[in-house]
Amino acid sequence: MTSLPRFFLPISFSKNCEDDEDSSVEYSFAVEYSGPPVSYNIPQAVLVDVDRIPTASVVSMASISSNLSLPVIQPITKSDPRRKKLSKEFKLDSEEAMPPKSASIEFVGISCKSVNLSGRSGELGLVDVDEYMPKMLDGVESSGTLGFSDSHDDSQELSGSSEVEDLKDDDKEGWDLDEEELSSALSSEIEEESIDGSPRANRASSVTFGGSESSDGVHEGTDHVSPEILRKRLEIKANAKKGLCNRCFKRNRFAEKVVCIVCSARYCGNCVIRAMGSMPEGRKCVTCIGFSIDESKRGILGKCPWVLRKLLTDSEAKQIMHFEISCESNQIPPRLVYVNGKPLSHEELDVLQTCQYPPKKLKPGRYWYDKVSGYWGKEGQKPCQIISAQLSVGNAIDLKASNGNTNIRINNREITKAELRMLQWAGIYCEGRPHFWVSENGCYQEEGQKNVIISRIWDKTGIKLVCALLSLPIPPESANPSGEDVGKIANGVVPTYREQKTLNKLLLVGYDKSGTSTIFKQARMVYNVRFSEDECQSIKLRIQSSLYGYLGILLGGRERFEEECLSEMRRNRRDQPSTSESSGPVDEKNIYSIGPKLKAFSDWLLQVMMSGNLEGIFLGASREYAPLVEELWKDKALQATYNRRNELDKLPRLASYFLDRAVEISRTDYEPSDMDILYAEGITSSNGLSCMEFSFPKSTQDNFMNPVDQIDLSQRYQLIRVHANSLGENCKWLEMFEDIDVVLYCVSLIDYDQFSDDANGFPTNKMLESKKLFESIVTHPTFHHKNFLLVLNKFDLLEEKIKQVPLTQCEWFDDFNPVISHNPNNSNTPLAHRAFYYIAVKFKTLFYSLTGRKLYVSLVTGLEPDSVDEAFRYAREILKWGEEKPIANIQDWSSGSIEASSSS
Ligand SMILES: Nc1nc2c(ncn2[C@@H]2O[C@H](COP(=O)(O)OP(=O)(O)OP(=O)(O)O)[C@@H](O)[C@H]2O)c(=O)[nH]1
Ligand SMILES: [Mg+2]
Repeated sequence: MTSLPRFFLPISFSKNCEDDEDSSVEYSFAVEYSGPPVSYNIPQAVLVDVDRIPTASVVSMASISSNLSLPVIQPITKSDPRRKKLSKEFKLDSEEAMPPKSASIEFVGISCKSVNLSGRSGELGLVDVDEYMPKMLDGVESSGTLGFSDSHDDSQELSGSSEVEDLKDDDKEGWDLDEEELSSALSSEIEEESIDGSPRANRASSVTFGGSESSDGVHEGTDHVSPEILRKRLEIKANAKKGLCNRCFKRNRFAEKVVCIVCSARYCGNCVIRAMGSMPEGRKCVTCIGFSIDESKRGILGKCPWVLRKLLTDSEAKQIMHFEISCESNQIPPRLVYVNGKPLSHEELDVLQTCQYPPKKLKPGRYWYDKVSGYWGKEGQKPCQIISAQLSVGNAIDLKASNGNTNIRINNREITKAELRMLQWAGIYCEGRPHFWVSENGCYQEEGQKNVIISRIWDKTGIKLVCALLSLPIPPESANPSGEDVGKIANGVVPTYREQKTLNKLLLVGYDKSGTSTIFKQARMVYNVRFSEDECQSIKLRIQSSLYGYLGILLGGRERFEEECLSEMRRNRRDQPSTSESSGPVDEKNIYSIGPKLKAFSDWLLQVMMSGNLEGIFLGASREYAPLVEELWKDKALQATYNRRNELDKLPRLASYFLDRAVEISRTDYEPSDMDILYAEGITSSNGLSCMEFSFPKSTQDNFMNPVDQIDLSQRYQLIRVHANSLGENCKWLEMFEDIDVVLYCVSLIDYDQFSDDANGFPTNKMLESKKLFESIVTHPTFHHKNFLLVLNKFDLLEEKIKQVPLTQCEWFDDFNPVISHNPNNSNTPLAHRAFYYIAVKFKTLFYSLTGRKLYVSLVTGLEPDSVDEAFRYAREILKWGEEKPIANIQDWSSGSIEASSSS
């Protein structure tokens, strides 16, 4: 007597048998067959020793530890020449993925109960799940175990996909279904058996060994996808490569196609309407309607492609996109969103999505949520957003939710290193492994220190900027980070993890007055990152107070010149005995003398300057002083002093740019131009940190680029400028910049003859100080293996200075001895260029001795936009090269033999 598994029989036969069956066989698949002989080969069923069956059980997703990656087995599909390939893939996948003896099988979205397969021995691995699935569902309900007939070893079971095909060819007569029947059987069956009783959500199903997750815990790709759709996607993938339309199979690589959001089929403009019909659920093939979307396409929901726009009227296109976003089957299946280890219910997902500050771009995946503070992140990762607090979703948070290893807790979660740095930067005392309670508004207190609310984290100066640098979120209500130099941080929230990955970070740092803020501001202008009104206002006040500073310096100079003049006059008088000596008091006035009113203002201004409180007094009070400034500036005494400005040490070179327009600038209605902003001292940040995001506009160079070298112009970059003083002792705050991609170290080329006081008050050469800082940064452990671009700045000033002051003024450059080359190409290399190359080689050699790697160098004049643009494009190139190239032959860099080029 042959024993046939019930689902091996044709559906009709199975149905006929149903009436006669004893209800007690409900959980058995094997029934005795006593009818007439059948015309096809019947699979042999042997009794299986249950104890020898490898342990296989339905594994609930929730029970799988988040970091356990279990292999996935793809279903074997029907015999079809095109599907042979698929079977082979299955074999490979399985061989790689198959655990040695036992495996758990999960039917996602389908519940089965005690499915004991008694198939021909050793043939279970050959089961076409695609085809079994509907029939299995026919006879089973609720969850159960799928047993293996294990008389073969695993390798045998899974070996030879051709065997699969053979068997399937043999057997197909009895239970073959064509693709459409299969699809409809599958969908109707699954609809009936959906896990939560709703026919909508659970059509998609898959067989996995224990279910798999992508590394970030997100269920994407092939998980939870029906075998039907999976198969379709594979076929489609092959066509897509060839640029074929999936309906007319005509090839046109360049014509835009409309992509099905379920199976990824692509249709050309001629076929799309026929293939997708009226699109009641958006861009889906007619046969895909009702199926869940491919999660990787969630980002394009509602974005109407150009082809559809062309084919449809505006309102039709809008309506279809509306359906696409809002129809039920395109919504995230709640069971695929885990919060604190618990899959969400429909209600919980609703709560999450409709709260005031919902997670952005929510996708299926595993997340953690701190209900008290609203911190939200992906399991095992630092927080990526602060959402509404106190939502009733998911389980209680786990201590290790974000995989922190700092021994410091916030609301019972061990925080990550980045968060610890943020707290430290905010000045929060973190010694002694404290546990903090942080409320949704950022108030924090240490556990055990009841009722002592220290302050709000978000009120700390510079905290938002620090969060931006560390890619940590800030509260949604403080979305506008005005007053801090965060350029364009969308909605005040740092971009999502996926976006952060593609954001290249550049750090700009240098010794005092090397020109970092000038380069930063220049970059903002070149890459069109506009200054906000607040920033302009702050720069305006800065320019005005600097102007008073410059005036003060002039007035100090005026006093000195007046004094000198008077002494001269007195000396002259003494030397020339005058007949008029007795004729009354001598007029002691000279060209540098001013009237009593201006003298009073001048004395007061100098006093304020001496007290070092210039900014405090003048910020915002320019209205009162504007008339006096005007009178003062027009006074001939000040003009005479201004003419001798070169003799005033402390007056910066660029002071005359503003002093020339002293009257205009001191007016209340003064609006700084871009040039004024560039020439102004500093940026706007009080803490030495500034940050902006930008991308490169297409340049003419890009047009000529080899397609292989084409650069993604949509790539975003983050430029962070930090003042050396903000790096702390031993540059300890450099730790904050661990995810920097390129460090731009800025050096002022004219520092070689300048001095500043070191920490002990001794004058030291500024170039040597800059070298010292360079060494500290380059050897800092955080920057181990980072790319460095040396920005040799103020070349315009070097050109002037080198003619008057030899480079050898700096002891580090004492062997600069440019030889006159006999090479006609080199003979005209200007001295400034030679000095630049020489300095570049000095730094390159130093860098190599410290790191064994190549230092990139760029020649810059910070006041020239093209020059700054070129340096940043060079940084982009360095990033693109990725892996470091072998060190260039640094010996090529001799001062006399280097060809002119701005970058090396
Ligand atoms: N002529 C000329 N002046 C420059 C150049 N780069 C910067 N400067 C000027 O040099 C001075 C210092 O430049 P900053 O950009 O303020 O330098 P910094 O690195 O921000 O210095 P800190 O104020 O210490 O932070 C400013 O007066 C700038 O205008 C340049 O390439 N050419
Ligand atoms: Mg500056």
